[in-house]
Amino acid sequence: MPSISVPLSSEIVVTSPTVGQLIVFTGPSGVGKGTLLRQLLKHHPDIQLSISATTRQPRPGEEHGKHYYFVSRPEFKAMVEQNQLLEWAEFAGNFYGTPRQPLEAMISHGNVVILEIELEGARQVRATLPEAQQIFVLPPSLQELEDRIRQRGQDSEDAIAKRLARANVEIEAAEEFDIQIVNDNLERATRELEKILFTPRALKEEHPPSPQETQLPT
Ligand SMILES: Nc1ncnc2c1ncn2[C@@H]1O[C@H](COP(=O)(O)OP(=O)(O)OP(=O)(O)O)[C@@H](O)[C@H]1O
Ligand SMILES: Nc1nc2c(ncn2[C@@H]2O[C@H](COP(=O)(O)O)[C@@H](O)[C@H]2O)c(=O)[nH]1
Repeated sequence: MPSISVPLSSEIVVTSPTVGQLIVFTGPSGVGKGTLLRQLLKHHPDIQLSISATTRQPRPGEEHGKHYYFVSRPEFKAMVEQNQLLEWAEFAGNFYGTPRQPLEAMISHGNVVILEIELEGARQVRATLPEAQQIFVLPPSLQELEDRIRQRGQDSEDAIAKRLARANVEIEAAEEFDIQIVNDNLERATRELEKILFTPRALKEEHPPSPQETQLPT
């Protein structure tokens, strides 16, 4: 386990996550998963993000090997057939998957690793690695989710429609996850995420979040 220095929250002082080395971070497209993780990594650069393979086209600014491994459909199919992916799923018309080997290497080196993946992949990881901690990020409302996807300005109308349709299904599954975070205010939600990762599990169970914190959006 790496030594990771003190988090933002003034109430909690610990030196490393105590809840396991693999963290699955899920939630509907546009809810702010990537944004939250970028905030988290500013304070905890030792935490590793798994780099997924995808058949989606790169967005402006996205780099092969940094944001994703951008592969063709035949290449993705070969990865699946060769059992190179820990999990994979089709999402909004493209395929996404977690390369197994780099993940295993990061974990064997004692790193804390986060998978930012959609619902079906998260379910696959839960089945194969039930010890992984599973976190679901909720939007404050469906309207805010749509506003965020549109404001990001990266997706076609067709892609937005597919992502929003899928969001309804994903949000209904939020309670399958160990923990739900509402990404309302970015700073507050980042602090909450940090607290979850750096608080001993027993303490969380003694002090579950209030119903208001976990309320599903309408
Ligand atoms: N708390 C917040 N308040 C307002 N806007 C936010 C907040 N968090 C993220 N955003 C904005 O919402 C948009 C979507 O965020 P982001 O790309 O991080 O979502 P995502 O969940 O990673 O999406 P995807 O799953 O499609 O990759 C971005 O424009 C981001 O700046
Ligand atoms: N099952 C998996 N889902 C993944 C993986 N990498 C990313 N994702 C999820 O896909 C959607 C869309 O991502 P985008 O970058 O096209 O907006 C989003 O929910 C990601 O979390 C993966 O390896 N496996």
